Formats: sequence, structure tokens, C-alpha cells
Amino acid sequence: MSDEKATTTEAEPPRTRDREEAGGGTTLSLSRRRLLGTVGAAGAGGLALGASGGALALSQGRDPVTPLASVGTGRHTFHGTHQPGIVEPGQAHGHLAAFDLVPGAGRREAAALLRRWSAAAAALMAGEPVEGVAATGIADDAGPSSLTVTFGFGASFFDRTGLADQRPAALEPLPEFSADELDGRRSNGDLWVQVAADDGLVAFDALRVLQRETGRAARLRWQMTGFNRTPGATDRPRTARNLMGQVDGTNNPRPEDDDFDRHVFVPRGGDRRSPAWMEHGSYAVVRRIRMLLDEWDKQSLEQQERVIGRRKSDGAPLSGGDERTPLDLEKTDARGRLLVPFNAHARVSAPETSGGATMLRRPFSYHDGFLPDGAPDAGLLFVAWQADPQRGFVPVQRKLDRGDALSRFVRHEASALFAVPGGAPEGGYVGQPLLEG
Ligand SMILES: C=CC1=C(C)c2cc3[nH]c(cc4nc(cc5[nH]c(cc1n2)c(C)c5CCC(=O)O)C(CCC(=O)O)=C4C)c(C)c3C=C
Ligand SMILES: [Fe+2]
Repeated sequence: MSDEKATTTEAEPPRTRDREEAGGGTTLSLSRRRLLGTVGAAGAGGLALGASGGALALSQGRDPVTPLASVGTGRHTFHGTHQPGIVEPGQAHGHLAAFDLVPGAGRREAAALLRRWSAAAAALMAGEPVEGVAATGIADDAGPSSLTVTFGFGASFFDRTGLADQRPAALEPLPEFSADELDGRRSNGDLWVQVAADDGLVAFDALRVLQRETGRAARLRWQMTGFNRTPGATDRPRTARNLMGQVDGTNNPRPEDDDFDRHVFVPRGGDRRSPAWMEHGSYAVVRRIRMLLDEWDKQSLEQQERVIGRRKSDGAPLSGGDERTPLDLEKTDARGRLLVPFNAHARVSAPETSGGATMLRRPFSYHDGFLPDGAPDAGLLFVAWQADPQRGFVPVQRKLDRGDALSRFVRHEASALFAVPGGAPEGGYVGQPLLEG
């Protein structure tokens, strides 16, 4: 990966809590910033302070108001080579939202909006109050909680802003797949925002602030809310599970891999299909994929495992080993049957069987209530990152569309593709090289 990372996790030095005399009583105020300081002390001493931290503070004669956990202290930086929200571990709460520029809004309004959004995102991610917007108060007591905010441009953005000659070839519309059942109202969009945090109120606050910052330049087109496991819910860091109960994310490329950047980010100066303003950027494929959970739950454990090609309990390949053991695609049982079936999802989607096609999957689960037939309206907000969708998502989805055992249990209901520019430097904003170039 590049040397410079958009992401750091920081803990601030300890501070004492504000004590404001108000009227006859004493009001204790714990601002987001000061909570960050207080929790930072806990974080610096070790993430495991947890509930015992209060007792420790008491025994040392300090103020007994000590945070119960260090989740709030997680902090990523907005400015950097890449935008945040791509390589960081997935957070517990996420919102995906697309906006359309209003009629009459063009390049100038878009530039002003991206400047406002970037300033707000930088402040929110640092746990600072947002300037110029009435505070919502929603996240006042929380630290940054690993908040990330990511911005992208859909293909239609370039026509609306008179920048059609700058539209990347890599942003060409995704092909139609035979199993698609897409809802146009929840697909595509001029602008995309991904907000994620380990605290639900922090995530909602950020979405709300960004929506208010659109002013009269853009209006919401669609919005989806998702979730993942909360940090600390498992005995040790583990790959997350999806709503089918599968360990999902095992074979993702890792930032420490030599070829990670090549697969995920547009190289310096752009490339054949991405203009220079996209350098260090990436492309996000977003698919809302409903899971037919009632149908899935009727399958035996063995059937479920053969659909994926991995064990449900620990994600290990059916060809043997543990979660991290590479799939052996040739191995057979005593009767000569492939241990990882020919149509198992893990086989059909593996780079070895897809000409090396690679993407970084960073999804959220969703649950939007129940459908008229009583089935859960639930599934995966699939978000895949790659340097070029034609070398990542598209060839893999073409194969899955033809012969994936999982297809029977899922429905692709919405789809979008966004160009996500590189990160903004201090004092700059996301998309500035495009909008002011
Ligand atoms: C076109 C890309 C993909 C879609 C759409 C997709 C949907 C989807 N996947 C799961 C569950 C699992 N996927 C797993 C692996 C996996 N999936 C894709 C691509 C798409 N999945 C890839 C590239 C891979 C990795 C293949 C490899 O390198 O071996 C797994 C196995 C564990 C893992 O490696 O993550 C599971 C489980 C669901 C439920 C789903 C749609 C709802
Ligand atoms: Fe998959």
C-alpha cells in the first residue's frame, strides 16, 4: 500500500472534565471533544479499561465519570492520500445515500457542496463541532467512534456539471445481469455518501449534518441503513458474519498484500480508463441484495455449506484446513465428488477461476422490516472497491449470474457505481482536481 494512509487511530491526552456553575446547581458538561480526551486516557492505557475503569478512577481519587468502553475513541483522519471508509475495518453502523443535483445546479454549486461536505466530514471525524450548521446535538456525548465519511460521483454527475469529457471510461454503466430485479428509484445517483461509525447516533448525526449541508444544491435520491458486528462483541477479532450466518470476508485482499493497491486504487497519474483527477481513488459498486432467508433456513447445514463451499461454523473450506487455508479446488472425496462443489459461491467467485478479478468487499447487513408475506426484508448492502470495475466486480458477477448455487437464495434489488476520488489534502476538498481543474 501507499506510505501515506488516510487512516490513523489516535487517542488524545487526558483532560479534566468541564464543570460549569449554572444557577444554584452544578452542571457537568461533557462535550464530544472532552469525552474524546477522557476516553483517550483510557485508550492510551489499553483498550481493555472497560467497566472497571470507573472503579479505578474512584480508587485514585479522580472524577468518577469514566467512560465504560473505548469504542468512542476510535478515530480516523479525513485528509490523506485515499478517502477514508475503504481500507478501515467495517464499522458497526453504516448509511449509504445518493443525492441528485437539483435542476439549475452545476459545476459551481457542486464544488461549493463538496467543499462544505469535506469540511463537515473532517470535523465530524475528529469529533469536533461542525461550523456553519446548527448543531444537531445527536452525538454530543460521544467521541468520533471510528466515523468515516466517503464521497463519490455517479456517471450522471458529469453531464449535470458540464464535465462529460472528464467522465472516466471505467464508470461506464454496469451490464445488465439476467437475475437483476433492480429498482431504479433506489439505484444510481449523481453523488454518493457512505457514512459509517461504531456508534449509531454518531453515524446518524453525520448523515443528518451532510444532508443539511446540501442546502439547495442537491436532494436525496435514496438512502439505505446497514449494520455489522459491534467491536468487542466477540472474544477476539473475527471475520464478520452475514445474515445467512456465514463467515463473510475471509478471502478479501489485505492492505499488507503487495498487490493490494493495484487491485483497489487508481495508480498515480490515473490510467488508461481513469483520468488523472482519479489518482489514488477507487470505484465503489453498491448492490442491495435481499436474502431469501425463509428459503435459506429450510436447507440442512450440509446443503448450506455446499452452496458456499465453506463450513458455516468457522468459514473453513470444505476441502479442509481452517478459515485461512486456501481452497483446494481439485480435491475430491472417496466417491470422486469435488469437495468444493462446481457451483459453490466461493469457487465461482475466486480470482483463480475469474481471470484474477479481485475486489475488496466491505458490506453492511440490512433489515428493513418485513414484506407482506411475512418474510424479512433483509440482506446485504454489498459494497465492493476496485481500481476498475471491469477488472473486479463485472467479470465475477457475470460468472455468478450464470452458475452460482447462492443465486437461488438472493435477489439483486438495487445497483449503483461511483467514482470515488482520492483523498483531500488539508485545506482542500474531495473532487477539487476535477471541479477546479
Ligand atoms: C460479484 C461479486 C460478489 C457478490 C455479488 C457476492 C455476493 C454475496 N456473497 C456472499 C457470501 C460470501 N461470499 C464469499 C466470498 C466471495 N464473494 C465474492 C464476490 C461476491 N459475492 C468474492 C470475490 C469472494 C471471495 C472468493 C475467494 O477469493 O475465495 C464468501 C466466503 C468467505 C469469503 O471469502 O469472504 C461468503 C460466505 C453473500 C451472502 C452474497 C450475497 C448476498
Ligand atoms: Fe460473495
